[in-house]
Formats: sequence, structure tokens, C-alpha cells
Amino acid sequence: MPFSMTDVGFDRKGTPLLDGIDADVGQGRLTVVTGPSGAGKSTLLRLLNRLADPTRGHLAFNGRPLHEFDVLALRRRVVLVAQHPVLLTDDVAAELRVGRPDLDPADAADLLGRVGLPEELLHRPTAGLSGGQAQRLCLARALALQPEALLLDEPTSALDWAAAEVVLDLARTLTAAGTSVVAVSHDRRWVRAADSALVLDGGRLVEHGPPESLDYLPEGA
Ligand SMILES: Nc1ncnc2c1ncn2[C@@H]1O[C@H](COP(=O)(O)OP(=O)(O)OP(=O)(O)O)[C@@H](O)[C@H]1O
Repeated sequence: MPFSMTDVGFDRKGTPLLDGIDADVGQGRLTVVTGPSGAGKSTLLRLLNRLADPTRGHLAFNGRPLHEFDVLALRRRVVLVAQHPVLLTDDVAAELRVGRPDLDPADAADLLGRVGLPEELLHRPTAGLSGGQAQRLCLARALALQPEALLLDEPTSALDWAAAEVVLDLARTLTAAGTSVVAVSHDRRWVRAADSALVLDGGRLVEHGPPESLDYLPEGA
């Protein structure tokens, strides 16, 4: 079981943002975390690669307490793609090589294709990219690391319908190949495509199961 959470809680300045979370995330599964704005979804995602540590409870990765992992080593295996892209270099090819200096041009072009970006972008400066292109470039940069688990925060929030479908298909392809994907999303398509969904509300896990079993379904198409 890649992630298991037992009575996980997280407080910020004495205010509980997450409380009593009991959930498992399955290997090679698409797990979607959904729920209303401010429910604690991004906070939960951040706990999974130690951008924050739980205040209470137990959180394990592959059966070992998460806090025992070296943070940097963990973040190569469990990679988070933030909602708002942060690009670290001046050009697209360099961006893809941030965590993989050995990445060759053919692999770099392939990564762009997987996230639905044209190969020509490889030689472009990162400065001129649109928000949606930058979001997908961050996803491609994460894929370059070949993570065991991929954590996606609103991965298609800046994308049009067709581009969002490409990313959703990619998530399915990754899970079919054994990567565990945890995605925070308000988009019904992600919830419907999930193997398992966690619904948070006010920092508590209110539903957990296959999407067809949920009472909660986000608004939208
Ligand atoms: N750095 C912070 N300082 C103070 N409060 C924070 C911080 N980060 C998150 N919060 C609060 O924690 C709660 C949960 O935030 P979180 O971003 O996890 O929710 P979310 O479910 O992802 O919301 P959304 O769908 O709007 O992105 C919110 O009330 C938010 O205001």
C-alpha cells in the first residue's frame, strides 16, 4: 500500500485543517481527492511528500513511517505537481532536465508529447509559455523523474477541455503501468475516472470509495 493514513491530523496555528483522516491509497490506482473549497485537499496532498508533516496520527509510505524518509530522496519518488506552475529555468529543454540532467532530446520530446505539448516547444524560452503550457511542462518535468507516486494538485485547472482529456488519459496510462496517482480535483471527469475518491469537508474525510458510491459529486460537466 503506497500510502496509509491512520487518524492523521494537521493543525496550523492551533486550528485543525485536517482531522482524523483514515485512508489508504492503492498501488497503481488513481485516487482523487475532492470536496468543497477550503476542505483541506491541498493540505492533505502536501503531507504525502512531506511539504508538511502531520501534527497527529500515522502516515506511511510503502509500510514505513513517512517521517523516517530522507525528504529529498522521498521527493524523487513521490513527486508533487503544484496547482500554480513554478518554472525554474529559462528554457523548456533545461526545465525538463532539472531533475534528470542525463535526459536526452528524444526523451525530452517524448515527455512533451505525453502531456499534449508540441515538440517545437523544446527550444522555446519558458518565459513566453501560457499558464496551461506551464502547468503541463511542470507535469512533464515531474514525469522525467519516473516517480513511484505522482501527486497532482488541480492538474487541469488551467486547461481547456481537450488538453484536460490528454492529462486525464495520461493519468490512466500511468496507473495502468503501476504508478500511483493522487489528484486533487474539483472536476467531475477526474472524480468519475478515479478508482477511489476521498471526499473532504472541513478537514474531515466524509466519504471514501469508488466514485459511483459517492453522494458528493462536484459541479460541472
Ligand atoms: N499557509 C496557510 N496559512 C493559513 N491557512 C492556510 C494555509 N494553507 C491553507 N490554509 C487554510 O487551510 C484550509 C484548507 O486549505 P487547502 O488549501 O488545503 O484547501 P483545499 O480543499 O485545497 O481548497 P481549494 O479547493 O480552495 O484549493 C483553508 O481554510 C485554508 O485557508
